[in-house]
Amino acid sequence: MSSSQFESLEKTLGTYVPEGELSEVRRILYGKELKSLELPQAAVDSASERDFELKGYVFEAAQEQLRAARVVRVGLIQNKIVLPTDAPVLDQITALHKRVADMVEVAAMCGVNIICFQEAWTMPFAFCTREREPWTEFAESAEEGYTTRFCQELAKKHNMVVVSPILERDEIHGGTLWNTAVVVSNSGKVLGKTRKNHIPRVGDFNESSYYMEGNTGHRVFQTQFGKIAVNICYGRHHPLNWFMYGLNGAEIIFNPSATVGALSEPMWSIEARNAAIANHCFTCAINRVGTEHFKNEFTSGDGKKAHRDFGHFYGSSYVAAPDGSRSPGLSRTQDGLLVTELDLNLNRQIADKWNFKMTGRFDMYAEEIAEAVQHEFQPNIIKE
Ligand SMILES: NC(=O)NCCC(=O)O
Repeated sequence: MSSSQFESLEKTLGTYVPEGELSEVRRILYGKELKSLELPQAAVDSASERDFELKGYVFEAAQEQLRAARVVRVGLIQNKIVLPTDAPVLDQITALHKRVADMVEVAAMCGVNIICFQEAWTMPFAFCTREREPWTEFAESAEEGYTTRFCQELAKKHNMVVVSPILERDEIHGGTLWNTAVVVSNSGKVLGKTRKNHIPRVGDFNESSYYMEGNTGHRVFQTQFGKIAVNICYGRHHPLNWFMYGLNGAEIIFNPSATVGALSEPMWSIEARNAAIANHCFTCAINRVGTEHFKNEFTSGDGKKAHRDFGHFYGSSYVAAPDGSRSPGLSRTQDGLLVTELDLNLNRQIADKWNFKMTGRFDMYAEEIAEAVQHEFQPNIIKE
Protein backbone atom coordinates (compact mmCIF):
# COMPACT_ATOMS: atom_id res chain seq x y z
CA MET A 1 0.00 0.00 0.00
CA SER A 2 1.35 3.46 -0.86
CA SER A 3 1.50 6.22 1.74
CA SER A 4 -1.25 8.11 -0.09
CA GLN A 5 -3.60 5.13 0.35
CA PHE A 6 -2.97 4.49 4.05
CA GLU A 7 -6.09 5.88 5.67
CA SER A 8 -5.24 6.43 9.33
CA LEU A 9 -3.31 5.18 12.30
CA GLU A 10 -6.54 5.02 14.30
CA LYS A 11 -8.16 2.72 11.75
CA THR A 12 -5.19 0.37 11.75
CA LEU A 13 -5.02 0.28 15.56
CA GLY A 14 -8.78 -0.39 15.70
CA THR A 15 -8.45 -3.24 13.21
CA TYR A 16 -5.41 -5.02 14.62
CA VAL A 17 -5.06 -4.28 18.33
CA PRO A 18 -6.97 -6.82 20.43
CA GLU A 19 -10.21 -5.39 21.83
CA GLY A 20 -9.08 -5.82 25.46
CA GLU A 21 -5.89 -3.82 24.90
CA LEU A 22 -7.15 -1.07 22.63
CA SER A 23 -8.29 1.34 25.35
CA GLU A 24 -4.92 1.05 27.12
CA VAL A 25 -3.09 1.60 23.82
CA ARG A 26 -5.25 4.67 23.21
CA ARG A 27 -4.70 6.00 26.74
CA ILE A 28 -0.94 5.78 26.36
CA LEU A 29 -0.90 7.20 22.84
CA TYR A 30 -3.67 9.81 23.11
CA GLY A 31 -4.18 10.56 26.81
CA LYS A 32 -7.48 10.43 28.62
CA GLU A 33 -10.23 8.90 26.48
CA LEU A 34 -12.52 11.56 25.02
CA LYS A 35 -16.26 11.17 24.77
CA SER A 36 -17.66 11.24 21.27
CA LEU A 37 -19.68 14.34 20.56
CA GLU A 38 -23.24 13.55 19.63
CA LEU A 39 -23.84 15.10 16.26
CA PRO A 40 -27.24 15.73 14.66
CA GLN A 41 -28.31 13.02 12.24
CA ALA A 42 -28.93 15.66 9.57
CA ALA A 43 -25.27 16.69 9.83
CA VAL A 44 -24.05 13.09 9.63
CA ASP A 45 -26.24 12.45 6.55
CA SER A 46 -25.20 15.66 4.93
CA ALA A 47 -21.46 14.95 5.43
CA SER A 48 -21.89 11.52 3.92
CA GLU A 49 -23.87 12.87 0.92
CA ARG A 50 -21.19 15.51 0.38
CA ASP A 51 -18.49 12.89 0.69
CA PHE A 52 -16.47 14.06 3.66
CA GLU A 53 -15.60 12.58 7.01
CA LEU A 54 -17.29 14.05 10.09
CA LYS A 55 -15.97 13.35 13.58
CA GLY A 56 -16.77 14.90 16.96
CA TYR A 57 -15.19 14.74 20.43
CA VAL A 58 -15.61 16.42 23.80
CA PHE A 59 -12.79 17.76 25.99
CA GLU A 60 -14.27 18.06 29.47
CA ALA A 61 -13.03 20.04 32.47
CA ALA A 62 -13.83 19.68 36.15
CA GLN A 63 -16.78 21.66 37.40
CA GLU A 64 -15.68 24.73 39.38
CA GLN A 65 -17.52 26.54 42.17
CA LEU A 66 -16.90 30.13 41.11
CA ARG A 67 -16.71 29.90 37.33
CA ALA A 68 -19.28 28.53 34.95
CA ALA A 69 -17.97 26.10 32.32
CA ARG A 70 -16.70 27.95 29.22
CA VAL A 71 -17.79 25.62 26.49
CA VAL A 72 -16.97 26.37 22.88
CA ARG A 73 -17.28 24.28 19.74
CA VAL A 74 -14.43 24.43 17.29
CA GLY A 75 -14.49 23.13 13.71
CA LEU A 76 -11.42 22.22 11.64
CA ILE A 77 -11.73 21.70 7.90
CA GLN A 78 -9.24 19.77 5.78
CA ASN A 79 -9.82 19.40 2.07
CA LYS A 80 -8.39 18.54 -1.31
CA ILE A 81 -8.30 21.12 -4.06
CA VAL A 82 -11.39 20.74 -6.24
CA LEU A 83 -10.26 21.56 -9.79
CA PRO A 84 -6.99 20.71 -11.55
CA THR A 85 -4.21 23.23 -10.93
CA ASP A 86 -4.33 24.42 -14.57
CA ALA A 87 -8.01 25.40 -14.43
CA PRO A 88 -8.67 29.19 -14.60
CA VAL A 89 -7.72 30.87 -11.32
CA LEU A 90 -11.15 32.24 -10.52
CA ASP A 91 -12.79 28.87 -11.24
CA GLN A 92 -10.40 27.19 -8.80
CA ILE A 93 -11.12 29.75 -6.09
CA THR A 94 -14.87 29.60 -6.64
CA ALA A 95 -14.90 25.80 -6.56
CA LEU A 96 -13.03 25.84 -3.24
CA HIS A 97 -15.43 28.46 -1.85
CA LYS A 98 -18.33 26.20 -2.74
CA ARG A 99 -16.76 23.08 -1.27
CA VAL A 100 -15.86 24.80 1.97
CA ALA A 101 -19.25 26.55 2.23
CA ASP A 102 -20.89 23.10 2.08
CA MET A 103 -18.64 21.88 4.88
CA VAL A 104 -19.24 25.01 6.96
CA GLU A 105 -22.97 24.44 6.63
CA VAL A 106 -22.52 21.04 8.29
CA ALA A 107 -20.32 22.67 10.94
CA ALA A 108 -23.17 25.09 11.64
CA MET A 109 -25.58 22.14 12.07
CA CYS A 110 -23.10 20.82 14.68
CA GLY A 111 -23.18 24.11 16.60
CA VAL A 112 -19.63 25.17 15.74
CA ASN A 113 -18.66 28.62 17.12
CA ILE A 114 -15.18 29.00 15.61
CA ILE A 115 -14.04 27.42 12.36
CA CYS A 116 -10.57 27.32 10.86
CA PHE A 117 -9.56 26.35 7.31
CA GLN A 118 -6.23 24.97 6.10
CA GLU A 119 -3.24 27.13 5.10
CA ALA A 120 -3.66 29.00 1.78
CA TRP A 121 -7.02 27.32 1.44
CA THR A 122 -8.14 29.07 -1.75
CA MET A 123 -5.35 27.65 -3.91
CA PRO A 124 -3.12 24.68 -4.68
CA PHE A 125 0.07 24.71 -2.60
CA ALA A 126 1.99 25.75 -5.68
CA PHE A 127 5.04 27.32 -4.05
CA CYS A 128 7.01 24.18 -4.85
CA THR A 129 7.08 25.26 -8.51
CA ARG A 130 8.91 28.57 -7.91
CA GLU A 131 6.85 29.97 -10.80
CA ARG A 132 5.11 33.30 -10.20
CA GLU A 133 2.28 32.99 -12.70
CA PRO A 134 -0.47 32.11 -12.24
CA TRP A 135 0.00 31.49 -8.53
CA THR A 136 0.47 35.09 -7.43
CA GLU A 137 -2.93 35.77 -8.98
CA PHE A 138 -4.48 33.86 -6.12
CA ALA A 139 -3.39 36.61 -3.71
CA GLU A 140 -6.14 38.83 -2.32
CA SER A 141 -6.61 41.74 0.03
CA ALA A 142 -7.05 40.49 3.61
CA GLU A 143 -9.52 43.26 4.32
CA GLU A 144 -11.54 43.47 1.11
CA GLY A 145 -10.76 40.48 -1.10
CA TYR A 146 -13.55 38.25 -2.38
CA THR A 147 -12.50 35.43 -0.05
CA THR A 148 -12.74 37.71 2.98
CA ARG A 149 -16.15 38.94 1.80
CA PHE A 150 -17.20 35.34 1.33
CA CYS A 151 -16.05 34.51 4.90
CA GLN A 152 -17.89 37.55 6.25
CA GLU A 153 -21.11 36.18 4.74
CA LEU A 154 -20.45 32.75 6.27
CA ALA A 155 -19.68 34.31 9.66
CA LYS A 156 -22.88 36.35 9.72
CA LYS A 157 -25.05 33.56 8.37
CA HIS A 158 -23.82 31.00 10.90
CA ASN A 159 -22.88 33.29 13.82
CA MET A 160 -19.40 31.75 13.62
CA VAL A 161 -15.88 33.14 13.94
CA VAL A 162 -14.05 32.24 10.72
CA VAL A 163 -10.26 31.87 10.53
CA SER A 164 -9.32 32.14 6.86
CA PRO A 165 -5.66 31.56 5.93
CA ILE A 166 -4.97 33.03 2.49
CA LEU A 167 -2.23 34.31 0.25
CA GLU A 168 -2.49 38.05 0.94
CA ARG A 169 -1.68 40.92 -1.40
CA ASP A 170 -0.97 44.06 0.57
CA GLU A 171 -1.71 46.94 -1.83
CA ILE A 172 -0.79 49.58 0.74
CA HIS A 173 2.77 48.29 0.85
CA GLY A 174 3.54 48.01 -2.85
CA GLY A 175 1.35 45.00 -3.58
CA THR A 176 3.58 42.70 -1.51
CA LEU A 177 2.54 39.14 -0.78
CA TRP A 178 2.16 37.55 2.63
CA ASN A 179 1.01 34.26 4.07
CA THR A 180 -1.82 35.53 6.26
CA ALA A 181 -4.73 34.35 8.35
CA VAL A 182 -7.74 36.66 8.40
CA VAL A 183 -9.91 36.44 11.51
CA VAL A 184 -13.55 37.31 10.87
CA SER A 185 -15.72 37.86 13.93
CA ASN A 186 -19.10 36.15 14.22
CA SER A 187 -20.57 39.64 13.73
CA GLY A 188 -19.15 39.54 10.18
CA LYS A 189 -16.54 42.24 10.86
CA VAL A 190 -12.88 41.58 10.03
CA LEU A 191 -11.35 41.44 13.49
CA GLY A 192 -7.83 41.50 12.07
CA LYS A 193 -5.09 39.54 10.38
CA THR A 194 -1.94 37.78 11.46
CA ARG A 195 0.98 36.72 9.27
CA LYS A 196 3.11 33.61 9.14
CA ASN A 197 6.20 34.31 11.22
CA HIS A 198 8.49 31.56 9.98
CA ILE A 199 8.94 30.77 6.29
CA PRO A 200 10.21 27.28 5.45
CA ARG A 201 13.39 26.63 3.57
CA VAL A 202 13.07 22.88 3.50
CA GLY A 203 12.23 20.34 0.79
CA ASP A 204 9.95 21.74 -1.90
CA PHE A 205 8.57 24.43 0.39
CA ASN A 206 9.96 27.28 -1.68
CA GLU A 207 7.74 29.87 -0.06
CA SER A 208 10.60 32.27 0.55
CA SER A 209 10.50 33.01 -3.22
CA TYR A 210 7.05 34.52 -2.76
CA TYR A 211 6.80 36.28 0.60
CA MET A 212 8.77 37.28 3.66
CA GLU A 213 8.52 36.45 7.34
CA GLY A 214 5.43 38.06 8.87
CA ASN A 215 5.56 41.39 10.68
CA THR A 216 2.44 41.19 12.83
CA GLY A 217 4.05 39.65 15.92
CA HIS A 218 1.99 37.33 18.08
CA ARG A 219 -1.49 38.79 17.98
CA VAL A 220 -4.28 37.24 19.97
CA PHE A 221 -7.87 37.89 18.93
CA GLN A 222 -10.50 38.35 21.59
CA THR A 223 -13.65 36.74 20.21
CA GLN A 224 -17.03 36.15 21.81
CA PHE A 225 -15.99 32.50 22.21
CA GLY A 226 -12.49 32.90 23.64
CA LYS A 227 -9.06 34.31 22.88
CA ILE A 228 -7.57 32.77 19.76
CA ALA A 229 -4.29 32.94 17.85
CA VAL A 230 -3.01 31.51 14.59
CA ASN A 231 0.45 29.95 14.27
CA ILE A 232 0.67 29.22 10.56
CA CYS A 233 2.24 25.91 9.47
CA TYR A 234 6.05 25.95 9.77
CA GLY A 235 5.73 28.09 12.91
CA ARG A 236 4.78 24.90 14.72
CA HIS A 237 8.43 23.79 14.68
CA HIS A 238 9.32 26.83 16.79
CA PRO A 239 8.38 26.34 20.44
CA LEU A 240 8.95 30.04 21.15
CA ASN A 241 6.42 30.99 18.49
CA TRP A 242 3.70 29.02 20.30
CA PHE A 243 5.00 30.38 23.59
CA MET A 244 4.59 34.01 22.50
CA TYR A 245 0.94 33.48 21.54
CA GLY A 246 0.48 31.87 24.95
CA LEU A 247 2.19 34.82 26.61
CA ASN A 248 -0.39 37.11 25.00
CA GLY A 249 -3.16 35.02 26.50
CA ALA A 250 -4.24 32.69 23.68
CA GLU A 251 -6.69 30.04 24.87
CA ILE A 252 -6.84 28.25 21.52
CA ILE A 253 -4.01 28.35 18.99
CA PHE A 254 -4.80 27.24 15.45
CA ASN A 255 -2.08 25.77 13.25
CA PRO A 256 -3.37 25.79 9.66
CA SER A 257 -0.82 23.83 7.62
CA ALA A 258 0.18 22.29 4.33
CA THR A 259 2.70 19.53 4.79
CA VAL A 260 3.62 16.22 3.19
CA GLY A 261 4.23 12.77 4.58
CA ALA A 262 7.77 12.23 3.42
CA LEU A 263 8.87 15.37 5.24
CA SER A 264 7.02 15.86 8.49
CA GLU A 265 4.56 13.11 9.39
CA PRO A 266 6.39 11.70 12.43
CA MET A 267 6.59 15.24 13.85
CA TRP A 268 2.96 16.13 13.17
CA SER A 269 1.35 14.37 16.11
CA ILE A 270 3.93 15.73 18.55
CA GLU A 271 4.41 19.40 17.89
CA ALA A 272 0.96 20.94 18.34
CA ARG A 273 0.27 18.55 21.18
CA ASN A 274 3.44 19.49 22.97
CA ALA A 275 2.56 23.16 22.52
CA ALA A 276 -0.82 22.59 24.18
CA ILE A 277 0.91 20.98 27.14
CA ALA A 278 3.72 23.54 27.43
CA ASN A 279 1.45 26.58 27.12
CA HIS A 280 -1.65 25.45 29.05
CA CYS A 281 -3.95 25.98 26.08
CA PHE A 282 -5.76 24.10 23.32
CA THR A 283 -4.09 23.71 19.94
CA CYS A 284 -5.71 22.79 16.63
CA ALA A 285 -3.54 21.29 13.89
CA ILE A 286 -5.02 21.30 10.38
CA ASN A 287 -3.37 19.86 7.29
CA ARG A 288 -4.58 19.77 3.71
CA VAL A 289 -5.15 16.44 2.02
CA GLY A 290 -4.45 14.80 -1.34
CA THR A 291 -1.82 15.06 -4.04
CA GLU A 292 -1.68 18.14 -6.27
CA HIS A 293 -0.27 17.86 -9.79
CA PHE A 294 1.30 20.71 -11.71
CA LYS A 295 1.64 21.28 -15.44
CA ASN A 296 5.38 22.03 -15.42
CA GLU A 297 8.02 19.84 -13.87
CA PHE A 298 10.17 21.15 -11.05
CA THR A 299 13.23 19.85 -9.24
CA SER A 300 13.88 19.60 -5.52
CA GLY A 301 17.60 20.37 -5.48
CA ASP A 302 18.35 16.84 -4.23
CA GLY A 303 19.72 15.23 -7.38
CA LYS A 304 16.48 13.36 -7.99
CA LYS A 305 14.47 13.53 -11.20
CA ALA A 306 12.18 16.45 -11.96
CA HIS A 307 8.56 15.78 -11.00
CA ARG A 308 5.12 17.34 -11.13
CA ASP A 309 3.75 16.87 -7.63
CA PHE A 310 4.67 17.81 -4.12
CA GLY A 311 3.88 14.44 -2.56
CA HIS A 312 0.91 13.45 -0.44
CA PHE A 313 -0.63 15.98 1.95
CA TYR A 314 -1.67 13.65 4.74
CA GLY A 315 -4.55 15.48 6.45
CA SER A 316 -4.68 13.99 9.98
CA SER A 317 -6.03 17.18 11.54
CA TYR A 318 -6.50 16.99 15.31
CA VAL A 319 -7.06 18.95 18.51
CA ALA A 320 -4.82 18.75 21.58
CA ALA A 321 -5.59 19.84 25.13
CA PRO A 322 -3.39 21.25 27.92
CA ASP A 323 -3.67 18.00 29.88
CA GLY A 324 -1.86 16.13 27.09
CA SER A 325 -4.96 14.46 25.70
CA ARG A 326 -5.72 14.73 22.02
CA SER A 327 -8.49 13.82 19.63
CA PRO A 328 -8.01 11.10 17.05
CA GLY A 329 -6.98 12.57 13.72
CA LEU A 330 -9.10 12.96 10.64
CA SER A 331 -8.32 10.71 7.70
CA ARG A 332 -5.02 10.88 5.79
CA THR A 333 -6.83 10.59 2.48
CA GLN A 334 -10.25 12.22 2.68
CA ASP A 335 -11.79 15.65 3.13
CA GLY A 336 -13.05 16.08 6.67
CA LEU A 337 -14.61 18.20 9.37
CA LEU A 338 -13.48 17.70 12.96
CA VAL A 339 -15.83 19.18 15.55
CA THR A 340 -14.60 19.39 19.13
CA GLU A 341 -16.29 20.78 22.19
CA LEU A 342 -13.77 22.40 24.52
CA ASP A 343 -14.28 23.61 28.06
CA LEU A 344 -11.74 26.43 28.21
CA ASN A 345 -11.69 26.19 32.02
CA LEU A 346 -9.35 23.25 31.51
CA ASN A 347 -6.54 25.68 30.65
CA ARG A 348 -6.43 27.28 34.09
CA GLN A 349 -7.09 23.99 35.86
CA ILE A 350 -4.03 22.46 34.23
CA ALA A 351 -1.98 25.64 34.76
CA ASP A 352 -2.81 25.44 38.48
CA LYS A 353 -1.75 21.79 38.52
CA TRP A 354 1.49 21.95 36.52
CA ASN A 355 2.44 25.62 36.94
CA PHE A 356 4.52 25.91 33.77
CA LYS A 357 3.79 29.63 33.52
CA MET A 358 4.75 30.15 37.15
CA THR A 359 7.85 27.96 37.08
CA GLY A 360 9.09 29.18 33.66
CA ARG A 361 12.24 31.32 34.14
CA PHE A 362 11.22 33.87 31.55
CA ASP A 363 13.38 36.69 32.91
CA MET A 364 16.44 34.43 32.82
CA TYR A 365 15.67 33.21 29.27
CA ALA A 366 15.01 36.78 28.09
CA GLU A 367 18.35 37.95 29.44
CA GLU A 368 20.27 35.01 27.98
CA ILE A 369 18.53 35.21 24.60
CA ALA A 370 19.22 38.95 24.44
CA GLU A 371 22.91 38.15 24.96
CA ALA A 372 22.92 35.24 22.51
CA VAL A 373 21.72 37.36 19.58
CA GLN A 374 24.58 39.85 20.02
CA HIS A 375 27.42 39.67 17.51
CA GLU A 376 30.04 39.28 20.24
CA PHE A 377 28.16 36.46 22.03
CA GLN A 378 30.20 33.60 23.47
CA PRO A 379 28.32 30.38 24.39
CA ASN A 380 28.27 29.73 28.15
CA ILE A 381 30.45 26.61 28.13
CA ILE A 382 32.70 25.80 31.05
CA LYS A 383 35.91 24.07 30.03
CA GLU A 384 38.67 22.55 32.07
N1 LIG B 1 3.55 25.17 4.63
C1 LIG B 1 4.66 25.01 5.33
O1 LIG B 1 5.13 25.92 6.00
N2 LIG B 1 5.23 23.80 5.24
C2 LIG B 1 6.54 23.54 5.69
C3 LIG B 1 6.78 22.10 5.96
C4 LIG B 1 6.38 21.72 7.33
O2 LIG B 1 6.39 22.57 8.22
O3 LIG B 1 6.07 20.57 7.53
